[in-house]
Amino acid sequence: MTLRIAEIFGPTIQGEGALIGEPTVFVRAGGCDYRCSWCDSLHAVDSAYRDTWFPMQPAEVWERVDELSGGQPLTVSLSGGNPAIQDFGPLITIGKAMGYRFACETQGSIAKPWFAELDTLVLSPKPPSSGEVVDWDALDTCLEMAKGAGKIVMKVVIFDDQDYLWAKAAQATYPDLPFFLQPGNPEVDPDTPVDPQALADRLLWLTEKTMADRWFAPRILPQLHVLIWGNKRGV
Ligand SMILES: C[S@@+](CC[C@H](N)C(=O)[O-])C[C@H]1O[C@@H](n2cnc3c(N)ncnc32)[C@H](O)[C@@H]1O
Ligand SMILES: Nc1nc2[nH]cc(C(=O)O)c2c(=O)[nH]1
Ligand code: SF4
Ligand SMILES: [Mg+2]
Repeated sequence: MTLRIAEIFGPTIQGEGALIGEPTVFVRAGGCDYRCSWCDSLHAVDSAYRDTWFPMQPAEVWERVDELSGGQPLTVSLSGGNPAIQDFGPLITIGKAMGYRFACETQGSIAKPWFAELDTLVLSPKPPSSGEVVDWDALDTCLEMAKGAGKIVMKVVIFDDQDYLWAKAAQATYPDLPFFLQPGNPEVDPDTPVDPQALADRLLWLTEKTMADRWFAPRILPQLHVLIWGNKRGV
C-alpha cells in the first residue's frame, strides 16, 4: 500500500513538546484534513504542492530512514500534514523490528489502529486562532485507539488570550495527559528570516501569563528548531 510522502529528513532534533531535544528522523506525510490559518507546513497541506509529494512503499520509506540514521535505531517522528489520513502501520512494523521507536504528531481528527503501536502519540488539537473547530468525539476516539501506545501527550499552540483560555479548558478535560504549551510562530514563510526577539517576546508573554495565573499543569516550551534554524524546511 502506497504512502504519500512530502519529505523525509534528518537526523535532526525534535524541536517541540515531550521529546524536545531528542535525535530523530522525520517522515512528513502529504495531505491534511485541516487548513490552519498559521500552519508552518503548508508544503505538506496545500494541494498546490501535491506534485512535490512522492508515492512511496513503506519499504522505500524505511530504506531512506535507515540511510539517514546510518542504521542506528532512533525515534522516527511521523508528522505532516495529517499522518493519520494514511496507513503507517506497515512502516512502524518494519522499523520496530529493527529497534527504532516511533512518535506521531496529529491534530486528533482521525483515529487509526496503528496509534496503539506508537511509543509516543502527540495530540495537538487546534485552538480558535487556527480557524478550525475541534471534533472532540474524534479526539476521544484517537485516545481510545491509542490504548497500548507507550505514552500519549497533548500539545497546544497559543497565539492569543482566547487560545490560552481554550487550552486551559482542554487541559481540565484531559487532566491525566501530560500537557505542553508552545507559543505560535506568526511568520511561517521559509524565505523570511524569523525575528528571534519576537519569538522570545511571545514565550515571555505566555510564560508570565501562565505563572501569574498560577496554572501549573502545563510545560511551556519554544520551538527549538525554529530558534536554531528559523523557518528553514527539512530540519
Ligand atoms: C505542522 S503540524 C503537523 C501534524 C498535525 N497536522 C498537527 O497539526 O498536529 C506539527 C505541529 O506544528 C504545530 N504548528 C503548526 N504551525 C505552527 C506555528 N505557526 N507556530 C507554532 N506551532 C505550529 C502544530 O500545531 C503541530 O503541533
Ligand atoms: N526539528 C523539528 N522538530 C519538529 N517538531 C515538530 C515538527 C513538525 O513540523 O511537525 C518539527 C520539524 O519540522 N522539525
Ligand atoms: S492540522 Fe497540522 S498540518 Fe494540518 S493545517 Fe493544521 S498545523 Fe498544518
Ligand atoms: Mg513544524
